Order: sequence, then structure tokens, then C-alpha cells
Amino acid sequence: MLASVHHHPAFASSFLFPCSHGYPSPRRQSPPTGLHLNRALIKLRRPRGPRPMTFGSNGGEPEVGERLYLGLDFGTSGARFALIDKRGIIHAEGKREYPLFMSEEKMDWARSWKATLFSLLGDIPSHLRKLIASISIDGTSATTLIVDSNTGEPLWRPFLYNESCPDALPTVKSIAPPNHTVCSGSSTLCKLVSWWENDDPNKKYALLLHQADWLLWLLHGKLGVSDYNNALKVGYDPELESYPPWLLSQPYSQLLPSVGAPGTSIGHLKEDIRSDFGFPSDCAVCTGTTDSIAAFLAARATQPGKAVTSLGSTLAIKLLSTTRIEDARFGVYSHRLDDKWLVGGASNTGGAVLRQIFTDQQLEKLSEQIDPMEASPLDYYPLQSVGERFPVADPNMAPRLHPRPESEVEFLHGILESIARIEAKAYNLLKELGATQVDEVFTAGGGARNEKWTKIRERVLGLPVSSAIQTEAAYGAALLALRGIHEK
Ligand SMILES: Nc1ncnc2c1ncn2[C@@H]1O[C@H](COP(=O)(O)OP(=O)(O)O)[C@@H](O)[C@H]1O
Ligand SMILES: O=C(CO)[C@H](O)[C@H](O)COP(=O)(O)O
Repeated sequence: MLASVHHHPAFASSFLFPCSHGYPSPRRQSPPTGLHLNRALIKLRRPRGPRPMTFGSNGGEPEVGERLYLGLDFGTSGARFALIDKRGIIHAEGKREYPLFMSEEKMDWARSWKATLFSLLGDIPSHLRKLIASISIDGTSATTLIVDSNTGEPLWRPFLYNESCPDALPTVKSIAPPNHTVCSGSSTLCKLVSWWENDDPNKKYALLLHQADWLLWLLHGKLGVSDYNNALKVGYDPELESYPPWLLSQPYSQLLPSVGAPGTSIGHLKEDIRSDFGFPSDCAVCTGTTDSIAAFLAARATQPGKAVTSLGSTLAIKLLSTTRIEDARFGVYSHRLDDKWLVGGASNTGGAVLRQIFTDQQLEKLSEQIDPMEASPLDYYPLQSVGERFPVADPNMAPRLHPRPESEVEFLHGILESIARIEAKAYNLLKELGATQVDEVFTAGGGARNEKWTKIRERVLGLPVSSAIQTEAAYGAALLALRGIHEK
């Protein structure tokens, strides 16, 4: 079954608001025609690797009574699902690009995400839907919605993950501890304060939700629930397991959602959705996480010193450490993962810059001609637009992609190598700040498929680098759904 949405990633234009931002700007292509061909690439997967002993003899189909666990990943350039059983075998996966919904010349992201959610649910084969025991969702971190606390409807356009609200930074720095994670223009707290100071009359009915929280609310119907990964950048302290006093004493703390551990069951799927799509009556909905943490979970790295670099639209780094590190001067923060810490940050460099210049097919063809053992003399800082979050937190950092050589192969080699140098700088910074020393890097995201890039990165990092067994964040979200049922 094939259906896909022609992707015209809109540039959500900033308006009325002092925040600067951008979503991956569209590849050079004709302006949107407004025509959408709905298409999703669905893969029904026979189990990978040796068939587990107890697996049914009917090859790939779940055993009678077997339950399945659904993870949905709402990334930067599109959304995916993965459907697994309790052994982690994938029974179906699919993806959709975000449809373009414009209202008054602006992209309506909330409407696009909502449409994508229900399209993906419909893309799951109906005979598998009735076996689904739980669902979880990961979203882009610090993507923030201010919604009506009665209806859940957005009161304002979403603040996107890489949007910066420097107007709020002085206020945030005046209340938070020095160099706290929230002391960055792209933090969720800066977005909340920027909205709060915008004098919106709806303040008393407002509620803050993250992208994953809002999408999950559409499924479970309980407003105001988040997880301690998504809530980190609004100021939640995952060690105290509460919001700190300096935040609770603020007038806007009334907008903050309640917070639970990722993969915690919130409640059952809403009855109307359950019956419309044929999900079972006991299908649970669990708290989610952020996309780069879901990618880390998918890689199943469990030892301190192991790291996952997500090479998606952005470069996000997660190093499993026994020590917690936070320093907003460099965009470094630590997410909690049970009794350890995922130390890292997210750069604005990454695949979105590549996608502005090359199609995925061109990337493949040109990469074949690169000698990864040869260092590129080109020194770029590949960004889509002004502003960097990590390992340099500088809202005014300008992109650097010149001089551009005649050869497209040399140009691509220079960009891949320059992104690898940023990755190396990031891991060295984490070591200098006291995190557990990295000893191996797994790669997630679209860039993981580029073997030449992997070899360039091994050379530049001086570390073993390999593609994670599962490179999709949706697989990590599915593991959270599995956990939500089996750790009740
Ligand atoms: N062969 C390749 N080499 C390097 N990057 C690639 C390759 N194929 C795809 N990409 C990049 O992967 C990115 C998409 O990865 P994905 O994980 O889907 O992103 P996200 O989840 O952030 O939307 C794109 O920006 C694209 O440029
Ligand atoms: O770049 C991003 C979107 O893909 C996010 O910033 C990424 O999720 C990193 O944030 P976190 O470390 O909180 O997961």
C-alpha cells in the first residue's frame, strides 16, 4: 500500500513575536501547489534475525494472544511509527511527511502534526491494530504549545524546537541558577516567559504542553501530563522529581504540566479513537520522551561511556554518564535515564543543512566518490541560518559554507567532515566538563545510512563509530510503550 504526502516543509514565519526561529527550510523546489497526494510508505517486516524459539510457525505474524507495542516519532522532517512485540521484533513500521496546512500565509504545525498522527494510526494494518497493548510518542525537544486548559486547543502558534526567544533571557537568568539548562534562548522556559510577557488575555486559561505531550493528550484525553525528559528545558529537576522552588514561585508556574517518568501509563486510549481504529479496549497510552532520547533508547546502549549521535535534521548527542553535567554557556545539559545521566546537547548543524543543498539520492551518489581516509581541507560551520545551540551556544553564530569548490564531491566531503569536527568538539567538551569518557559512538537518524560519513567520523573522533542496530527513534518510543505495560 503506497501513499505519501508531498512534502513542502513550510517556513513557519515568525510574526508578532520577538522570537527568531526556523524549521528546516524547504529543499529548492517549486512553490507548494497545495495538492497533497496522501501516501505513506508502509513496510510489513518479517522478524529480523533468528526466529525466537517461541515464535509462531506462521512466520512473522504475532502468535495468538501476543500483544504489540506502538512507538511514534515526531521528528523534524517527518513522523514515523514502529510496532514491536515484547521481544523487540518489528512487525510493522511506516512514515509520513508533514502535510502543508497554511492559514493566513503561515504553517499550521499543530494541525499538520494532528493530521499526521491519525494518518499514521490508519496506516497500521488493521489486523495488527487490535493487538496493540500500549502507545508512546517522542517529539522534538522544547517544541512548545500554549493551549487552552479546558479544551486543549492551541492558544498560540507552537514554538518550534530550534526557535530562540532572547527577549526572555534576562528574566529567565534573573530567576534560575547560573548556567542552568533553561538559560538558553531556545529553552522551553524562555518560550513560556516570552509568551507570558506578551500580555495575552488568555493567561488564566493557559497550559503549557510539549509536542509529544499534546499529541499523547489527543489519544488519552487527560490534559496537563508530561515526562521528565520533555520537561527538562522548562526547568523541571529530574533528580528532585519536582519543579524547583525558584520556578514554582513564578506567576506562570500555574501553566506547567504534571511530570512523570517516560514510559508511564497515563490511561487508556479514548473510546472514540479506540472504536474508530479498532484498537483493543485495554490499549494504554504512556508518557513519552524527546526524539534524541528515543533514538538513544533504540540503540540499546546500556554502559556508561557509550554514546549515540543522532544525525537527523540536527546533530544531537547523548553520552551515558554516571555524572550529571549542566552548563548553558555551552548548551550542555543532562537528561535522566533511570539511575544514570544522558549528557549532551543539540546542535543546529546536521542533515537539514545537507537537505537544503542535496537530495538524499545525490547524497548517496556523491558520497560513493568520497575517500573517507583523506582529510578535507575545507573548514565550514554548516548551519541553515544564524544561531547555534551546542557545543557553542551562540544565537548570533553565522553559517559558514564558503569557499564552495567546483567539485560537488569535494563540497559534500567538506560539509560531512566539518560536521564530524563539530561532533568531535562536542564529545571533547563533555569530557572537559567531567562526563564519563566516551569509548564508543552509535549513530541514529538519517545520516546513519552513510557509511563513508561513518568512516570520516571514526577518523575525526578517533573512536569506534557504527550504526545503531535500530536507528529510528520510533523504535525507542515503542520500547517505552512496552515498558509502560511491563513495569506497571
Ligand atoms: N545518505 C545520507 N547521508 C547523509 N545524510 C543523509 C543521507 N540520507 C539522508 N540524510 C539526512 O538525514 C536527514 C533526515 O534524517 P531523519 O532522522 O529522518 O531526520 P529527522 O528525524 O530529524 O527529521 C535529512 O536531513 C537528510 O539530509
Ligand atoms: O534538535 C532537536 C530536534 O531534533 C532537539 O533539540 C533534540 O531533541 C535534542 O533535544 P534533547 O537533547 O532534549 O532530546
